[in-house]
Amino acid sequence: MKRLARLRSSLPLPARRDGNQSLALTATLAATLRFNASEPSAPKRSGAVDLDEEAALPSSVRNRRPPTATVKRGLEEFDAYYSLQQLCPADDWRKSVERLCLPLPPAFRVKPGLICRGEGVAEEVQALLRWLKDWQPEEVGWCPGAFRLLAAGDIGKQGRLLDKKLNQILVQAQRAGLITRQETASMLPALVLDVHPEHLVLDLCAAPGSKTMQVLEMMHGDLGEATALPPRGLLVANDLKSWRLNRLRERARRQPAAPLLATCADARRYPNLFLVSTKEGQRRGRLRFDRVLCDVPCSGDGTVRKARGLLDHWTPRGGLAHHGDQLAILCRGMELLAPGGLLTYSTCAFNPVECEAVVAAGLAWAKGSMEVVAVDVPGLRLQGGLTTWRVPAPAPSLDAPVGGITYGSWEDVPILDRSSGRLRRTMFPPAAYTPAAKATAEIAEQLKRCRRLLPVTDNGGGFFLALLRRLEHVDAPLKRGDRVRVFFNGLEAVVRGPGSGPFTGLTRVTYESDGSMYHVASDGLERSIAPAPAPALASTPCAPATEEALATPGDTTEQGACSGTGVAEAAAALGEEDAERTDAPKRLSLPLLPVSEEDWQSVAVFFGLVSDETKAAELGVQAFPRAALVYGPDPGYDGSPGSTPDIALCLASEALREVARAPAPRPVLRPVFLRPAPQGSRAVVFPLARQGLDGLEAGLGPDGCEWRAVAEAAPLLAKCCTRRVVHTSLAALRRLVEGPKEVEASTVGADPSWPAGTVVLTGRRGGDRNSEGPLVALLAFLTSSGRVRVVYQKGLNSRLLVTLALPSEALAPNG
Ligand SMILES: C[S@@+](CC[C@H](N)C(=O)[O-])C[C@H]1O[C@@H](n2cnc3c(N)ncnc32)[C@H](O)[C@@H]1O
Repeated sequence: MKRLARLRSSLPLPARRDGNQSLALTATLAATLRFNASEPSAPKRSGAVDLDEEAALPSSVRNRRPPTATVKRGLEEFDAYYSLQQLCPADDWRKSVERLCLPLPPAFRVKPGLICRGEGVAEEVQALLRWLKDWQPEEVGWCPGAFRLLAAGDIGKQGRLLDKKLNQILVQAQRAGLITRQETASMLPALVLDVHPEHLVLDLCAAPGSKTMQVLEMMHGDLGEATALPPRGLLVANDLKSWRLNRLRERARRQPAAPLLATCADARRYPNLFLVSTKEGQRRGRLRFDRVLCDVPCSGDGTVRKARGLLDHWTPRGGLAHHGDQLAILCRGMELLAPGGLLTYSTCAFNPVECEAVVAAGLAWAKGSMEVVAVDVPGLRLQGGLTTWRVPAPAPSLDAPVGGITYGSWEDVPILDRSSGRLRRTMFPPAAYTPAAKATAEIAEQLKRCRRLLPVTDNGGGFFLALLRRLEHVDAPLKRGDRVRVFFNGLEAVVRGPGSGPFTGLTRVTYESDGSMYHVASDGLERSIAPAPAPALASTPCAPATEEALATPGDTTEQGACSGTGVAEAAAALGEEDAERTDAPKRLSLPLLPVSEEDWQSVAVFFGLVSDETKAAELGVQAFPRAALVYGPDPGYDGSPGSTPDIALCLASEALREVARAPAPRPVLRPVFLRPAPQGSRAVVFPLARQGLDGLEAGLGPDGCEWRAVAEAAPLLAKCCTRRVVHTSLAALRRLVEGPKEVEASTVGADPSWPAGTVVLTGRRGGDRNSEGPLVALLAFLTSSGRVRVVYQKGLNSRLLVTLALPSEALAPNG
């Protein structure tokens, strides 16, 4: 210790914002001791070798590491390492650590349609909050419609609530579509992205889908409840892991999802998506997104309140392994962003190596084409980003102080650690890879605009967020595959790579017109952001968008049939090839096929749907978005051998209908109507919703129409149908869901003389069909003997749905 004290007085240690942090100081000094020893002028530390010497050593010696049995882990290590990083004033950090040891209060957002502007939340939500009062619900001031439960008790190892009753209420309320459970910190990225219904949005690491669902709600916005129209934009939810993506798809079934497309690909090299359109003047070619979310995989030490036990094994080195992937994902996200577009980079980790270091390296890579936007969330105190930080040594050491050995710059790293392959220059503050002092200072300035959320300020978890904007007129360096315009002749070309040999310093391009190749000076090229001409697409939209599209890594999608109409043609066009592939039914046919006139007439006549707005207004209903109706896949169909998929008609947004190619697209669309496939038929290739249709599967007779409406479509049909809608009171609906399974049609006001088949039952508070109260809509089946039976959504307690919508005096918790 004496030696440390002497060194302390002689070394230029970084100025600390706090006074006394002995653990951190110990670590700093010990680290300084170590890297000083590696400086060229200093005598070589015992065991330290230079690169040449090291290469000569046998690999058994080169790779030797101290035994891990003695490695320090846990809270003390965590506290010391982050005290050293000075993420915030010492007092805030101390309080944050205290909070991190407490269980995380569960939080949820209520559906946007249930937040009444200026009047708090709708009555259903007030009823839910009264049910939850024992668990002390508290409004999260900075996020509209968000609540957390302060007295929810402890959390199990898997992050599950141990209070079973509370768990059950939250699960049911979520299934009923009233709320979405989400950690408060995780609500930040979507909140600051300012998503609009017409935006093209890409969520690169989306599963299990908390932020995707939030964005989806924002895209549907008020539209979702107030009108039947789906939003125009596109939301691509991607994840590397197919099983995690399934959880996202399951969640998406609880809400309108017209713009949602799930894809399964590596975000580090996410392939270009292509749009196709047969109509003149519409978007075509390679797709750039208005909004991109990079919620990257990380060490996750900001979630220790939920992931109980994570701290027991915590070491400072947890973040090192993620840095490379995080940077690659951020760079790909920036490439896919349209000029003027916004991107969020977020982690639920505290470690600067996974946070500021990645943003700094991303900014350097983008060469001035991106800027960090300072985020201000009214009502929430966020910590500014760091400009300097320390990087942990890649391997544990027996003599390391608490908090581990850390380095402040690349120069400080001993050769042995440099050659370990686990440290990269980009993990360090930007001076390690941008020697120009001006560039370093500019990046540091931008890093201050990053934001860190600490448990002390929000009673949630730890979170890091950077909001980046792609500058309108500045572009990243040209790369292979980029489209460019050649200045001197104005022709479009594609970049093939840097020139070599006598052409070193030039850029090799291929002209689109004739495929000829030339070398051009880089300053004679302009990045082409105009949509790519796609002559082949206009005439035969099912052809590959470009040669490049075919070569896209990871893209194994078959081209769907685009000509012809109707299910049979589509089935025939998809043909033998799909039938031979075992996973074929899980794939989505792109572009999605519009519903044929014959099938549209079939549902329109039976339910009295009109697509013309004027006519609909005359009839007092909303126009049905017929143009958005496509043959879609079944999110629940598992493609098991021997089972025959059914056919579904689903709503798809305009932009989703234009997507021509995507990597391994998964079905997410929610069916509105379905038609069971004839048993034993091979003609039908479109899978369809089987789950969620308990009532239908229970053996109800066929509709007068060959298509059946699905239970989840009840709210949409209630707005658009001119036939087969019964307006009744909430009390009558409640009697129906609580009472006997079947009742006389007249008891709910249905006409028993109607042909058998689906009817839509609606109720508003007070029983007045024109009142302003929220509408509850349920699907029921009218039998030929004049009785009515409710068709339930799978997993949804309709009783809860109706009960929540009832006036407060009628409410009684029933678990
Ligand atoms: C922090 S989680 C995302 C959480 C999600 N955004 C949410 O809000 O529910 C990170 C996700 O990245 C995925 N992932 C990991 N490596 C990936 C890669 N190379 N490409 C795409 N996704 C990846 C993981 O499977 C994981 O689901």
